Amino acid sequence: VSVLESKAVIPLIPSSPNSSMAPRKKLKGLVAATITPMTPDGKINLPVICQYVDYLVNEQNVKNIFVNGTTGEGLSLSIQERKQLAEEWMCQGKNKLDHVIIHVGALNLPECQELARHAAAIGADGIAVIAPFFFKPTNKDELIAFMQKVASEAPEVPFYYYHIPPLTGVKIRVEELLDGIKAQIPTFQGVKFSDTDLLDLAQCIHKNETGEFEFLYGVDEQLLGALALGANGAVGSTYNYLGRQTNLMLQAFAKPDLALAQQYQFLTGEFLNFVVKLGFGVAQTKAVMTSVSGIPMGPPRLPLVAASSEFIIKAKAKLDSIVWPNECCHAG
Ligand SMILES: CC(=O)N[C@H](C=O)[C@@H](O)[C@H](O)[C@H](O)CO
Ligand SMILES: CC(=O)C(=O)O
Repeated sequence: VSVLESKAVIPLIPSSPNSSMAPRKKLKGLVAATITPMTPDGKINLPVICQYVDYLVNEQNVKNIFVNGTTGEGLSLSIQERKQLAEEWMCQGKNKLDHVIIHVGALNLPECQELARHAAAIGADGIAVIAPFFFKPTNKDELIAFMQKVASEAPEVPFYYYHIPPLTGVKIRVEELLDGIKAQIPTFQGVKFSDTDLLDLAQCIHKNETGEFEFLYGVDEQLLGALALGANGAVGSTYNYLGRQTNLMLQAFAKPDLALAQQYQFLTGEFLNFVVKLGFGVAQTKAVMTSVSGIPMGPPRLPLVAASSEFIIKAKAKLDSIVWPNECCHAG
């Protein structure tokens, strides 16, 4: 676990790209924001996670996960449930997954810290924190101070800020937040950027000349736009069931075959555009994943309510109707 042995000296050397830190394995490719499987009576369903890992790796070619985030209903789970889930994902993902990032954000600092210590103890490859969203930080200093208190509980674990202003209401621009952040949070590794403000994203990447930070984009329907600006990767809910196609988009972009990459983005977008009009959230993601993978994700937890059967039928039909590039010959 401890590839970052020399970490303790880093606080004194702000933003030193060539620090004595041992090279850490680089996060590559898509990151699935995991769903939390639940039983029909609303308890977390741990035994399903084993087949879920195999499905992501073998069927979707996705080897990184982001646990207990938005899609995982992390903020609707008890601390004990979050720990059990983190442990199960780490355990089942062993030797199969490349990166397991655990979201440890909560409304109160002691719980975030407890979860950060727990994530470190079980060997997580990264931790992430959303901005607290009841009493909100009003400026970058307050937000950094909060995150610093969490990150320092896991001093060897790469730390990501999870920027999701549509849900937290915390709109502090990331480009501003980055200034000097490494001096205060030595483990700062990057941002899971779940906002449509591509100007802010672009300025983050522009400032990240040395490439010391990673920017993982989190609005799946416009990932290609973020890639064009230099995003390093993506974290999202749709990579649970559209991971294979999105991987092909990444490949086409890297080639570069922009026209092919656009085709993939247009088609994943056609599906999302369709379901967004029907009402699309985590409850619907659970239902879509259940119908695509055959793995029972179960109902969401209140205040979310299960998707209607009408939604499930329509969403499935839409997905089945999409003809992906180079897949035409398999039809029928
Ligand atoms: C609000 C939300 O859940 N955002 C997810 C990640 O940040 C995305 O993966 C979306 O689910 C996806 O872009 C579909 O809208
Ligand atoms: C979508 C995402 O990244 C999350 O569920 O946290």
